[in-house]
Amino acid sequence: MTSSTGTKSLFAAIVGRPNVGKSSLLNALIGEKLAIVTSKPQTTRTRITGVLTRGQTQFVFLDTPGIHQPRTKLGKRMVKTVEETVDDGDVTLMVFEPYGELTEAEADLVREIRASRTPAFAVINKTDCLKKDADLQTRVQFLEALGAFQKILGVSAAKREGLDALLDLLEGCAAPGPHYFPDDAYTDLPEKAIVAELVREKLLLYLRDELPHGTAVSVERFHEREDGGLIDIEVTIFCEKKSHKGMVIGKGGAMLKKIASAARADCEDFLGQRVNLQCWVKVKDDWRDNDFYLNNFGFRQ
Ligand SMILES: Nc1nc2c(ncn2[C@@H]2O[C@H](COP(=O)(O)OP(=O)(O)OP(=O)(O)O)[C@@H](O)[C@H]2O)c(=O)[nH]1
Repeated sequence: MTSSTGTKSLFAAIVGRPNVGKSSLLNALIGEKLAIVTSKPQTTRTRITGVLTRGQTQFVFLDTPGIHQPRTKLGKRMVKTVEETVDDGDVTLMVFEPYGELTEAEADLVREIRASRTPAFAVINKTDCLKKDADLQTRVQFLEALGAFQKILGVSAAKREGLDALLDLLEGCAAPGPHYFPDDAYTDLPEKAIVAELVREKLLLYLRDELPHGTAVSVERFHEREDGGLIDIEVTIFCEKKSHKGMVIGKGGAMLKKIASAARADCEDFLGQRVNLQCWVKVKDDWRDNDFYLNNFGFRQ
């Protein structure tokens, strides 16, 4: 904890339905590839903390899984994580698409925000996709009518537009107090957890349909060689069915090789060192509905 006079800090929970761009917004705000981003909904499974220190103010962002109607125990834990994160934050940022009706899960969350004492802002993301400028105002009016948000603003996480205005707004809510992380930190996640997420991102990118949602990644070994030149990492990819294991490995091991080599490149970028990455695939039947495995993989109860 850094304590000095004049410092301020703020915890902001980023919530919203799957695929609205919460992780993209977090990455754009802190300027690092921290939360994995894919075009598939429900990419983020746990809460991810991103840290940004700007001048005297430290912003701590809590990214969350997309809110949805859960079908598995994993899904239920994901939704619970969102509710807890809203309670933990000083401010809630609820992210919306620029068009479309609210989903049932979104409407429920808006109701919770309205009832909670935590101030909330609505962030309309993907403004680069607006068909005409006036559509932003229409969306602002639609969200204003919900009566839950103190302020509504548009951003494009992809084009990094509107972010300074969002940070200025948040700065106004920051309370005098110490910084909770070193000023050059950008996350509280351990390196191993980020490596596991980078591998999972590749599963989401290369495997089709529902299959990647039934996978979990666990880093079994993370060892930096003494000469400092290389990090040996061993990762196990767990799938729910034997047939899925075959698909992850692919013909002659081709798919696993593609996943591992793309993940290795990202790990090297992130760790700033050469990486020797070994990936293994194992089957754990229906782990998403098994409390023992969920605890083992580190999903919050
Ligand atoms: N055009 C456009 N696309 C965006 C923007 N922000 C995010 N996206 C895309 O939207 C998709 C979802 O982005 P994510 O950041 O993974 O969304 P998320 O809300 O974290 O998703 P979950 O983890 O499923 O809850 C990706 O394909 C992004 O590239 C934006 O500002 N503009």
